Amino acid sequence: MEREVDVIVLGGGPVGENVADRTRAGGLETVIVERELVGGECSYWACIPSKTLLRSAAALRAARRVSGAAEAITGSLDVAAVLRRRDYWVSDWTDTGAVGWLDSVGIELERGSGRLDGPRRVVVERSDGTEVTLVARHAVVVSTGSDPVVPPIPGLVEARPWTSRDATSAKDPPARLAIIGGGVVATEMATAYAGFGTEVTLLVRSRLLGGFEPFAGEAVAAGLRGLGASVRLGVEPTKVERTEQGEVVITLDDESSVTADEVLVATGRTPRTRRIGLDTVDLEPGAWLDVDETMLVHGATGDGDWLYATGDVNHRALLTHQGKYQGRAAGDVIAARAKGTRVDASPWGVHAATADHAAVPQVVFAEPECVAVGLTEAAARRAGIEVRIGDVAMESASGAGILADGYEGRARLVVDAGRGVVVGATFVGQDVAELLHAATTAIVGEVPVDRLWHAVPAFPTMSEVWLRLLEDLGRPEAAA
Ligand SMILES: Cc1cc2nc3c(=O)[nH]c(=O)nc-3n(C[C@H](O)[C@H](O)[C@H](O)COP(=O)(O)OP(=O)(O)OC[C@H]3O[C@@H](n4cnc5c(N)ncnc54)[C@H](O)[C@@H]3O)c2cc1C
Ligand SMILES: NC(=O)c1ccc[n+]([C@@H]2O[C@H](COP(=O)([O-])OP(=O)(O)OC[C@H]3O[C@@H](n4cnc5c(N)ncnc54)[C@H](O)[C@@H]3O)[C@@H](O)[C@H]2O)c1
Repeated sequence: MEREVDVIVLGGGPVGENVADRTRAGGLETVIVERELVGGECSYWACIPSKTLLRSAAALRAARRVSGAAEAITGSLDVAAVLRRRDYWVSDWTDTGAVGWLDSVGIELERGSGRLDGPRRVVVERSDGTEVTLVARHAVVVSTGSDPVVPPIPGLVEARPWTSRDATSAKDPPARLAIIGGGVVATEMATAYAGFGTEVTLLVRSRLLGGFEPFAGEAVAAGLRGLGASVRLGVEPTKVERTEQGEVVITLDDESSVTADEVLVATGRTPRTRRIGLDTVDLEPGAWLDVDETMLVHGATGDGDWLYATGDVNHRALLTHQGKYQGRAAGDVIAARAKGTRVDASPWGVHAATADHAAVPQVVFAEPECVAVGLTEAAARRAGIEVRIGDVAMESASGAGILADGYEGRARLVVDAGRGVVVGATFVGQDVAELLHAATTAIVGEVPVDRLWHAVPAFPTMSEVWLRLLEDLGRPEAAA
């Protein structure tokens, strides 16, 4: 069977859903092809379950840090209740709600595995074994996401390691968990499982949270140790073995070994592009999809602008919110190109995902929270920017001390001295996540640092750290 539609979105994760929402809002008949659950990795095995697994212990720690509330705590974390709350938030791994939303806005769902079959053509193998070929009048958008990388460490695959899916969907925390990697998944899952009382060992080849300011990783190493986790920096596994007793033994390059009940591999992602027919349009199977600012894939065969890639699969920023932002730009540009209306792909134009380069916000929900947007000091210097740094302790804001007794944290602003604007910000400490958006707004809006002195943070909130940062940078002189 073969049928024509306006737009085919391959992959119904959070990003594919957003693309489809914009193309159908633009009046285009849109079909999402999804082989598992509408909502994708984020909803069922990534963002949502990981954050719900983290939240209860974080709330308990927060209460313990406030004298008066701490005395009221008489019990410990109810792990079974945490897992039940996680199950609720992932809808017990069913997508009835998400499918209901597709129906309500008029997006069609084709349930099955899709692959390209030449320009504009997608073959869908349905779960019942039948096949349908969809032909796109205007566009095909690949939003198939990414899979975890399992590095070629001898014995690792045979030892049946956990990946992020196992860690976020576990029914019963293991007594001992070793984690290979020092990035976002590793630090968040170490925080979650240490909170459950699991004996966590983190095996990190360099430092924690490599893409962040160095003080972020240092704070998380200290925070995790404070939760009882062992953080081993500068080690690499050389061999992994699952014993007959079911334990996992990980041998390290310093000849020591770690024994655990499970080992979680958290060493980055690989694109889900191996079996989606990229070879039929002259692209390389298994590669990240290289796109322009409107998410149009470079180098695909076929007439006209027809192949787009959004979300993890284009490797611009492996984050749900950033992929959804790309999805809005791509969906709108597809509709504009279909109708022949004006396309604005200039920097910060409605159809360009400019923020992917300038202002990608990220919140790491570890102990403590680490949040950042834009450039680190080192990245700004590498980019040739003349840098001024504002650096203060979070507790310099009275709001921090009121939030938690003995509050400790740190904040940094990276300023482009030439342009007089903020190009990067990092905050580390309890409950700093909500501070981030002000920094994102300052960067995207290119608000002059001198003008920020007129953005008065309320007393006594944590936002007063902005004032402390400005004071550290120095009060401006009156204009001549
Ligand atoms: C443990 C963990 C925690 C995370 N936490 C956060 C967080 O807190 N905040 C954040 O912003 N990001 C977080 N991320 C990253 C986030 O999950 C991803 O950036 C996001 O899921 C990407 O969305 P996507 O739609 O591109 O891909 P996905 O969510 O992976 O969705 C892709 C969809 O495509 C479908 N698909 C693939 N191939 C085919 C095919 N051939 N045919 C049909 N369907 C197909 C898949 O079944 C899937 O539903 C986390 C990641 C992990 C691993
Ligand atoms: N809160 C959030 O925003 C959030 C949470 C989780 C994941 N994510 C996203 O998901 C993506 C995947 O996360 P991740 O933690 O898997 O990747 P990552 O890139 O953040 O970290 C990978 C880590 O693995 C290490 N590593 C890589 N290869 C290795 C090897 N062979 N041996 C030992 N260590 C090795 C790296 O040094 C690094 O510490 C990230 O891009 C992240 O942005 C976001």
